[in-house]
Amino acid sequence: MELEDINTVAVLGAGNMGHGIAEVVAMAGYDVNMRDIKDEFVQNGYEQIEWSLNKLAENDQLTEEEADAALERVTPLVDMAEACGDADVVIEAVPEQMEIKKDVYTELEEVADDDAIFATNTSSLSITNLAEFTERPERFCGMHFFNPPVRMDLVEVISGAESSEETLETIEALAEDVGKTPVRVHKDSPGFIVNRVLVPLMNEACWLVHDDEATIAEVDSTTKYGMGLPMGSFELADLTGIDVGYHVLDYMHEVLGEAYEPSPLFEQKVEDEELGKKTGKGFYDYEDGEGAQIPTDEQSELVEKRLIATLANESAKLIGNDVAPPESIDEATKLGAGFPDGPVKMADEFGIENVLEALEEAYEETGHARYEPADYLEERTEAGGFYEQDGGDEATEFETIRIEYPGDHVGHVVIDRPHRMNTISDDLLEELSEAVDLLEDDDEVRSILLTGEGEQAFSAGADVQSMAGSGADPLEITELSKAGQEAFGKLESCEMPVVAGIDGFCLGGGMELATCADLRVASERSEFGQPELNLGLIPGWGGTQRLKHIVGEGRAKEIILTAERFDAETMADYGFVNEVVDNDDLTERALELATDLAGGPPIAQKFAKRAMLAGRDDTDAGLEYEASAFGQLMATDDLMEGITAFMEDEEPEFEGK
Ligand SMILES: C/C=C/C(=O)SCCNC(=O)CCNC(=O)[C@H](O)C(C)(C)COP(=O)(O)OP(=O)(O)OC[C@H]1O[C@@H](n2cnc3c(N)ncnc32)[C@H](O)[C@@H]1OP(=O)(O)O
Repeated sequence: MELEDINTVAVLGAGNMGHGIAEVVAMAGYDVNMRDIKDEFVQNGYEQIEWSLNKLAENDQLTEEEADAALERVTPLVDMAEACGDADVVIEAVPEQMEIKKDVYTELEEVADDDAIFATNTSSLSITNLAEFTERPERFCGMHFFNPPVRMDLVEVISGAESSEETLETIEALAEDVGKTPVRVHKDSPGFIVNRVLVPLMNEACWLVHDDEATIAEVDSTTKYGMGLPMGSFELADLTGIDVGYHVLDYMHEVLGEAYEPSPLFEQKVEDEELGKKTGKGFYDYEDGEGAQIPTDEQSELVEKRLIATLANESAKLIGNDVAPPESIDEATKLGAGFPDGPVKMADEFGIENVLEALEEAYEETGHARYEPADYLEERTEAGGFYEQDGGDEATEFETIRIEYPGDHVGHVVIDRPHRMNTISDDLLEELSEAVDLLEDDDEVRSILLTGEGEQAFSAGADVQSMAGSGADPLEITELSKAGQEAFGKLESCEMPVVAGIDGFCLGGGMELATCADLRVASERSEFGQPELNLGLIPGWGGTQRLKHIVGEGRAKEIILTAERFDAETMADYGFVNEVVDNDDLTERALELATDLAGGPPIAQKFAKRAMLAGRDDTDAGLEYEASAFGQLMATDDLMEGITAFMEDEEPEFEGK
């Protein structure tokens, strides 16, 4: 079966994951039969979908018509034959118990079409074992969505022992068609990718505290502010449910052995039924205490070393056993767990030899199997890292941005941290600065287009988490401010025209960055603001100086001192946004503008920009520059070309000479 053959998708289970998956699939235009065992369960799921679609419409992520149409495509059902009889794909999301799943598949086999594909959303059970409950193991695979499906981009597509390539490709195509990013898990291995990395991380955090090597505060301070993960290891366990993590770990322990022995602290929490946020208490107390209050300044080198070693060792086992290659592990973990960098990349940055040393040291000290280095880790240590280290003379590789060349002399810089609202880290500042140099040196590029990946944000500003992680050292933060001022200044004084295409949030440092473009086009749904004062800060990447040149001092003060959010139309009235366009037209219009500017006379553009910048605070200097530039332009071929084309009523072709 191919993607084109899929019209109806049945989702079994209307719980949290089931109704979320049904919503996502219906939004993509498929007819969805959502089935559960009781009418009240399916009705409840249906109401949740309705609520969520309304929220998306309220936030302009869907039109009301699209939301209504998606809801209409969902049919809540209890009868298995009615739900699955004509389904091309059945996605099972029933409770994670083998017996329940076995009954469901037995009943399903009796009514489903012979050609239908079955996909399970299990996060912890074996795909191969589940496939055995059906008569179609080749048309069976894992399709693991993340919670909540409507927001999380990742879908792990897992091969069971007998899944056919055609089945896997069709399910990957379906995942893509419903707007998700599929990552292939080549072998059915406990925890697949994301849980396989995260659950041992939580377990290691528990071991460190149990063995009195660190406190919960130290572990979480290190995880969140030292390693820059989206939350502390204990905070994460509390949020996902300690029992859920424990259940996956227990299964890994059973299948993969002693390296996955749960820490007594982990076990104790489950026994005490202190399961995290959902029970009001876990590693933190959410009812009588203040919840997860994580200090920024209790980072520990030992904790960092052990946690990175754990992530690296798990990654090595996945790669070495052909479950997934490094790129897939990194991509899945970034999309599914919001890691700023994947664990393989983190290990390489930490130094794979340091990872090996940390594991060997801990193994010698404790003798515990979890520290036994994976063979593949040892192998790669000899090669110098997980990723190929050849360096060579390949094109510059960026991590936080990417450069595209859409043609017509446009260099398109995309801020590529959608999982973190395209927030700006110090790495991003460095890469942006490098990208501007690269594009300026490239004779083929004559204008720059700057956008943010995804529809949520151009950029939500500085990554406040990593900023807090610098231990609030005033000197370090001053350096960060200067680094941002310089990187953005480079864009501002860049010799070619720069267009910012703004879609979504454009806040704080994101707005300071957009301020440095020459022209700004924004989608209707975009929101702007300098919210720094709400954080007890001030704009630190040029905002107190540059914004006033665009909107005037009065408006700049209003924007900065109120710290409010402003819609795109208001920012157009204030003169910040040059053009507001329909949400769907943003990319095309921004590129069109960048292309038009790329067709302009490069030398005159450069001189015009320089003159305007030179005259900002000193009109006389600006006028002086203008006069001299005006004179120099007389000797350019571009001037001849411009005048000739004008006289002959043709389009000029400027060459920048
Ligand atoms: C020198 C420069 C200084 C600065 O730039 S200071 C920073 C200025 N920027 C801000 O203050 C914006 C802070 N962010 C927000 O106000 C909100 O967020 C938004 C309005 C952008 C979006 O709100 P919503 O749609 O409700 O989403 P959500 O759950 O708040 O955010 C989604 C995820 O994005 C992370 N995030 C957003 N902005 C930042 C940021 N600036 N630094 C670090 N993380 C950020 C959140 O924490 C969360 O993450 P999770 O999903 O893991 O909970």
